[in-house]
Amino acid sequence: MIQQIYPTPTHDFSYELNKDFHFAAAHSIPHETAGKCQYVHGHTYYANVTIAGEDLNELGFLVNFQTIKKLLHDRFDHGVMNDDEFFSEKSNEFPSTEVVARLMYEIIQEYLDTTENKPTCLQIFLRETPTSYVVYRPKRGGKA
Ligand SMILES: Nc1nc2c(c(=O)[nH]1)N=C([C@H](O)[C@H](O)COP(=O)(O)OP(=O)(O)OP(=O)(O)O)CN2
Ligand SMILES: [Zn+2]
Repeated sequence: MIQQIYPTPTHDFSYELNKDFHFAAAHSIPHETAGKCQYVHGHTYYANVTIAGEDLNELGFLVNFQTIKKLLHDRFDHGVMNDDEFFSEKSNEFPSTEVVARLMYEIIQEYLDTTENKPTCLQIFLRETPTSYVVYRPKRGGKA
């Protein structure tokens, strides 16, 4: 939810940036034990992406806020999660909030790795309903 207080990852980086955005998408969890979630239904997802680093780029940005939104919003908004290339190619992965949060991290970090100042995505907060959300934090292998 935009303007809510998010859980904070601990880190020692000098800069931390957060980007909020929301998108509408449909999904299903196509497994017989998923109850009503096995049927296609929709959500307005609220996401918060946390990125940190030591170095800024030539614009004085850790990363452009607009790029973060574009990479994720353009991919998922008004789509069916199950039809996304990631889920189409992997029959053993379903678009749960947990897996979508991890996928969002992977999309963002892949982009950040191409930038000159190479910031790090520390956390994805993904709210699926007013009462349900997931926080994904990648393992950082002991880095700051
Ligand atoms: N660990 C997870 N559990 C569930 C997921 C999920 O992604 N990860 N997803 C669902 C459903 O997709 C559903 O959309 C959300 O479930 P729920 O929180 O039960 O939604 P409600 O609005 O019905 O919640 P109430 O608090 O009971 O109103 C289910 N589980
Ligand atoms: Zn759902």
